[in-house]
Amino acid sequence: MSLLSVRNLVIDYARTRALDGAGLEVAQGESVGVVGESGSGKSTLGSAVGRLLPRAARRTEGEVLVAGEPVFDLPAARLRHLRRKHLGFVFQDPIGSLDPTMRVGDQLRLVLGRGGDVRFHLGRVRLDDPRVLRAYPHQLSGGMAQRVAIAMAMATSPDLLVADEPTAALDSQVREEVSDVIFTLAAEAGTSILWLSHDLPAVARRCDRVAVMYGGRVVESGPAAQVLGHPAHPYTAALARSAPAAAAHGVRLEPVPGRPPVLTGPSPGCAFAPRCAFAEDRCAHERPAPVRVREQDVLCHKAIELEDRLTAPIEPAPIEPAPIEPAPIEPAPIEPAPNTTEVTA
Ligand SMILES: Nc1ncnc2c1ncn2[C@@H]1O[C@H](COP(=O)(O)OP(=O)(O)OP(=O)(O)O)[C@@H](O)[C@H]1O
Ligand code: NI
Repeated sequence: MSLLSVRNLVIDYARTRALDGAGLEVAQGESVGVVGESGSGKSTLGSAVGRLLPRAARRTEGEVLVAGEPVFDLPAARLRHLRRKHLGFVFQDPIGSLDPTMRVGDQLRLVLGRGGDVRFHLGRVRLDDPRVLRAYPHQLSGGMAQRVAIAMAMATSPDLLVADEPTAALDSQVREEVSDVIFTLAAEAGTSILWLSHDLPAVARRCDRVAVMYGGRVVESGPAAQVLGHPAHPYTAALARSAPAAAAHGVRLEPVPGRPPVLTGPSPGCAFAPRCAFAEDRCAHERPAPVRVREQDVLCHKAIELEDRLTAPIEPAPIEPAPIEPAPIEPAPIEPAPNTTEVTA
């Protein structure tokens, strides 16, 4: 049985459909990277795991099971228990996720309860300076604050840690150290990780499996090396192709010309169709059903047909003879598109 099971999850904000039938399975002890452009629904999915969605959000369809427990249908007490003992969360803004009015040591003690060894837990996140205990969150660097947040999230050795871009706000050097801390602690505790990220190379290095989101659905999932090395969905292929350069410059991913959709209701077909080099008529009108390609689960009408044609980097090569002049390559925009503002980190 999966530790986490997300089934056909539909989440609506007032006018936006953030998840449009998302599905995902995470096994005990496994690390799963969730990737996709801004607005694809990663944070909404991550928050839904603990039913930590903003007030405006509504679960319209589907369910989330954590160790078999239906998160959206649990009585308050059971939900609290699940959050406290079985789930951990780490977010992008570490200082904001700590209580600004309380010393770090006191916050840790509150989480650990009586008998909890505060120094031990700080040591595990490689914070050995006792001054940290007396500090207020705003006196810490981003990297230190994130380590404190990790110590708190991992204190109970949860079954699942949801990490929503935990290193995105940190310097690149600190980023690796903080990622190391998370993955090492999780491996020791047998904790599964759901790692929401824009950083494809990092996900490829660290995660067992990858789930690629587009338009509020998981359009491809499978073993990391398979998904990123031999993508089965045209969107994954485009994303994988664009990743190294984009990630290196800290640019938000913009793999193919055009914008990701902002849905107001169910997508009538494949949400990627307008940007897809391989789209045909039905892609715009029929929602693709999941198909299995090699070790991947894919939502694409053309996945079987494209099986041997998609590689990373892809060549959506024209069948006609090569033109004399090289085709213009659309430059990736340096500025983020206007709809990339963080609504939730
Ligand atoms: N509190 C909110 N109120 C209204 N709409 C929201 C809210 N949070 C997210 N949305 C919308 O839901 C969709 C999914 O957003 P979400 O934050 O889950 O995506 P994301 O993949 O995490 O993006 P990013 O990479 O920018 O963090 C987007 O269209 C977003 O604008
Ligand atoms: Ni997000």
